Amino acid sequence: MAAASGKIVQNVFVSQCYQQNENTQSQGGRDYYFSPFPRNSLPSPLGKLAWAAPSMQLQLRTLFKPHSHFSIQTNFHCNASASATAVPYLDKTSFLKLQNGSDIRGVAVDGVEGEPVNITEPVAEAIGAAFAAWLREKKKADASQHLRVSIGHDSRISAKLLQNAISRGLAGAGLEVVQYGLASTPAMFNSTLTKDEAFLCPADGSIMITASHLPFNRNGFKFFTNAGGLGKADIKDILEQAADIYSQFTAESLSNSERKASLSIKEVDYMIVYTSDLVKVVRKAAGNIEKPLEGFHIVVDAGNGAGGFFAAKVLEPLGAITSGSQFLEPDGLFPNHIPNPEDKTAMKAITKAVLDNKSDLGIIFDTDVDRSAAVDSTGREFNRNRLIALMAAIVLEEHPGTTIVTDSVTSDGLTSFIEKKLGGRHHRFKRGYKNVIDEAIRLNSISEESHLAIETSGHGALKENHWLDDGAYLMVKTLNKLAAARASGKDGGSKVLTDLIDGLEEPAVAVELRLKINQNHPDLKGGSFREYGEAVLKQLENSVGSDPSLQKAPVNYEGIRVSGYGGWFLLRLSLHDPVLPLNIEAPSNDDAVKLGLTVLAAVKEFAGIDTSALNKFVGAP
Ligand SMILES: O=P(O)(O)OC[C@H]1O[C@H](O)[C@H](O)[C@@H](O)[C@@H]1O
Repeated sequence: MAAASGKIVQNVFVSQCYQQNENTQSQGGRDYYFSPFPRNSLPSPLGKLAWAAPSMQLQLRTLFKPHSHFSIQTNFHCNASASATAVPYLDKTSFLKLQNGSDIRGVAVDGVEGEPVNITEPVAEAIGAAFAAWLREKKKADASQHLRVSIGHDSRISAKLLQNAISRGLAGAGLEVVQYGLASTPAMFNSTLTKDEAFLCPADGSIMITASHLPFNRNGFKFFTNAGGLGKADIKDILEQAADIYSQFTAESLSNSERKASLSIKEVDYMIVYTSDLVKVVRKAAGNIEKPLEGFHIVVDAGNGAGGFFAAKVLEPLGAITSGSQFLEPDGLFPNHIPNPEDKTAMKAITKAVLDNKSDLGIIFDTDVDRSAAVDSTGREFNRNRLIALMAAIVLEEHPGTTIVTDSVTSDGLTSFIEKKLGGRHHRFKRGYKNVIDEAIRLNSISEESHLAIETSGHGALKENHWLDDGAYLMVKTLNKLAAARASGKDGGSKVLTDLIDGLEEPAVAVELRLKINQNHPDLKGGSFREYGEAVLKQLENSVGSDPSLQKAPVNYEGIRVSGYGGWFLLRLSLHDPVLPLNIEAPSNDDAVKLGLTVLAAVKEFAGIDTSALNKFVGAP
């Protein structure tokens, strides 16, 4: 990559939220009203010290109705700053509550009833400083050694404030900070691998500011080194350190960090590097043709997240026509649909775009582009089991016999497709993208070859791509197939992809019902929802054991998976929430109801479980 194309700006001032001198700003045809008021001008009865930094709070009032799944009021405060006049007391437990598996997630925008802000600017700054300490330890770097961290964000309205706050924490700890602005999660990991000083790469560590598909008021952080994404234990460690750092914040230290940060923060347009790498992969697969997708019409739906780049920076340089693409402009209020390929409305939107535009293929991403799905020219979706089948077919052509690791809610039809039709092995593991990726890495380490770890959620990671779950890279693999077919004279548009999943058996009925555990119910007797959920699962296991028409799955890594009535069900504990998700697949509605009734019989003895969704499904009162 030519050095000239790298945009590096030094000395970025990091205390402002957007443009503080403007009172209104028009974006995408709607108006936002910014009512800045200094954070240090209000009294602070609860906080232990006054916030002295001269930055602004941003109040955002919107004139349009955001997407209906968000139950919101009309006034939001960009970031954290409901309590921005002070740094309120926060104990270690409050920090640890921000852990969500291997990510940090919380509320960053005020204004949604019952959801107080818990990722404030000082919290983000403390997390930045804690990551700096963690990284020094990990890289065994002493204070004199130069470490560099890249930071990017998705389209959320709190992104810039959090980017600046976390940058202050890192820079205050003496690290070099490189801000990428709008970026994708996979690009951030990539920046730890790229070797190009013109773009200040490689980064020793990287941070993506995102809360994936969650509502607009949430935000969070994902962390990477060149060894991949940080795991649960690392996140806990960082949050514990952040709590200690936070407890030592003083007005003086916060304003010092702001001054120090303004000296050491740089900006780079790294997405140039990331997207040109994707373009190169497709060109190579087609035999080094400059425009291997010439004549293909491919529409992209970025759901107003960070994935809009894919149309102009990947597809168009490859020669594809992208007219009819939608929701490419970043808009952190996600007014059109949830940016989530698991969401039915989102899939309907991209399917409609494909059919309306008579295009060859549709591609849809989640907010931070680590997940994706596609739609063929007839409107058939490649998501969930079908996306896994498609990727398995592609990977097994390249690596015959390899093991495909998936999450636990995959179908029986997928297993027989992978094993009987494709000649691979299906290793159905647990839910959670990090779980499937780590399991694939573990299998390789014990000499079982695996090249693909993929979830029904649309997270998919390939060994050839450093085990990074990259929605854009998954789509590049499908583009390779289109381009290679065209290069070899076959011209059937997306049929080349549809044909790859020919023979995949699909159930007539497939449902997921999420049974909530009421954590405050007396039946929990003060115990945790996890213990309660485990007791429910045990009860179900016992009842299944005494029913001859049901068979427990011989190998199963989470929850209770049972076959019967020509189908199956899986009841398990959610990875994060006080919820027991129930997946049922069956050849008919009657069979699905029979499976549902089995679960209901066991679960209804537990008064702390909300079975209303299941009652409705089986037609019980
Ligand atoms: O266990 P659940 O509530 O279904 O959530 C499980 C999902 O949680 C997050 O969204 C992770 O990113 C996914 O990898 C995972 O599959």
